[in-house]
Amino acid sequence: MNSILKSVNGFISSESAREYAKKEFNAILWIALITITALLLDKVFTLFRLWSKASKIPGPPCNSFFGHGNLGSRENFIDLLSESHDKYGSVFKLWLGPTQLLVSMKDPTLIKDMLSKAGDKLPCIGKAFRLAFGRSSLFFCSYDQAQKGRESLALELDDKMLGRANVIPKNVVDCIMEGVDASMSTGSVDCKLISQHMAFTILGTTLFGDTFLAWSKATFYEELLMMIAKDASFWASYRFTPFWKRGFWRYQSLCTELKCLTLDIVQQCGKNYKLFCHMDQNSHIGTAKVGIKAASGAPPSSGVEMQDNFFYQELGGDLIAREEPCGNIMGLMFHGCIATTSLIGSILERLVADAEIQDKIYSEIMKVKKGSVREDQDVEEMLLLLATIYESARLLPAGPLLQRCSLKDDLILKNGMLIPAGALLVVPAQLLQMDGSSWGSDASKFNPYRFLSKAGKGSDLVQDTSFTEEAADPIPCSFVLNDPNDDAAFLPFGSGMRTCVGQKFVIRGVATLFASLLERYEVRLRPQLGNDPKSTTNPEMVFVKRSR
Ligand code: HEM
Repeated sequence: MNSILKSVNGFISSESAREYAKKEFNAILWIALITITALLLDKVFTLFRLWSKASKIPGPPCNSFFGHGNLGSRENFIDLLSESHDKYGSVFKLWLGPTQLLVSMKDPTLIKDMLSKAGDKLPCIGKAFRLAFGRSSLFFCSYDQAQKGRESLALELDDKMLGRANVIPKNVVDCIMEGVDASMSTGSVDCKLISQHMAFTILGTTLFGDTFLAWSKATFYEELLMMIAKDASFWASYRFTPFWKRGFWRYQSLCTELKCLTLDIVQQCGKNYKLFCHMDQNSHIGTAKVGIKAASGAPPSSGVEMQDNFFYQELGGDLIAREEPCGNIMGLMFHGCIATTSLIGSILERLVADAEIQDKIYSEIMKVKKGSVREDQDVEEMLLLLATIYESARLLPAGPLLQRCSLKDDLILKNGMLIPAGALLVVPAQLLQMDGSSWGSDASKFNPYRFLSKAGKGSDLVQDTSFTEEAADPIPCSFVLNDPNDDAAFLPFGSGMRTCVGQKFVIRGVATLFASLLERYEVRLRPQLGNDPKSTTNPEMVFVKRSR
């Protein structure tokens, strides 16, 4: 009897337990259904909100839910932007997908306004850096996360390095010149290779000190960095990281090798801290101590200033744990080398094409040298040289497009136009810097004099013709160099919240390098290729030693 009662009770309790479980399961299903519906509704609502906000921005009609479809290759894309600007005005939109809105701008004043308000980059932009070098604070897409790293680096480059007598120490310039001599033993130099080597040496010695010059693996590091640079945007262009592709793993092993080499040079800096001190000839004590710390493993006797030192944080590996050790340094070597190579190459090409300007710059260098008691190059006085650097940067910006985004908030431009949060904002810098309405009828010509004006008359630009007979006195004292950043259409280094942190440093550094180069050599096209550098995309050059 007892056992019957027990089994009845058991049956009832298992029946109610099952009933209870069923109810629980149904409740969970309902909650899941409601959550998914809410999420979907939110997505649909966001989509409609984006469409309604974007509807006021002009642009070609879009017949597909999936956007304007295939936008073609990079060159075609720039042509497409140019044509669309002609048709729809200085701001227009394109749909890259149902939720991917691209807004292109060509009006310099609106661009300046936008660049000073939109501080973020699209997440996919930082992907190339992240895939290659791991997380790094400098190249984060969110401005809030990148801000501290930017400020720290700017302090290091602008306040400390520019404060030194030589932005690029004399021994580094001498080492580069030895490289030029060695290359010339083969008869001529390849413009791209020599520019790359110069850029690499400038950046390497800036980040790692003199140790870099004696580092046996420097050549391999340069080759590796360039191999990574060639493929970086290809692998970053995949929406989902292509773990299934063998090529991707080959690329990853190159990146790992680069990381090992970076750690190796950092250790060498530690061992050779005395050499590393060259970065500290005046007030730059922080970096020297980094070397000591890296060598001994013990924290340097620091002040508050030390804790904020960019190189200290980076080399000491004290950045937030989520970041790759040396991620910032590898990112800087990558960006700095590619952009500086392009600038040096552009200057060399302009100089071989315009022998007259080259001669005038030479006269200017000699004139400044004669009047100066300083041993180093007094590049601040070499106005034509600096103007040539700006003009070369204008004619060949490092990238054809500047990209920005405001991830959280909508953006309201000066003209009242609203750009929805998350839209990809692009500035076709190459088009803007060649635009006749900003640069005049000779916009596509090389004319460094456009950056010079008569003192006291800001708008009274110098015309090169007024100097043709005065090779001995290329730029009279009454002329001043205009600040190119005053011109909203000058964007080789970007502008506003995410402007290039290395701009001042690189201009001074490249000027120092060219002052020494042109003082010793005359740069000419290799004779058999004729006198037209446009005849080849990468001209062979000869560096002819000047007789002094
Ligand atoms: C000729 C050489 C260079 C050119 C043409 C160049 C150009 C640029 C441009 C166009 C940007 C994006 C700016 C924007 O979105 O508004 C940028 C960003 C940056 N540049 Fe350069 N750059 C050069 C060299 C350097 C060097 C030598 C350094 C440092 C050693 C450097 C550090 C940076 C950093 C850290 C950023 C990222 C800023 C950010 O995303 O917040 N650059 N550069």
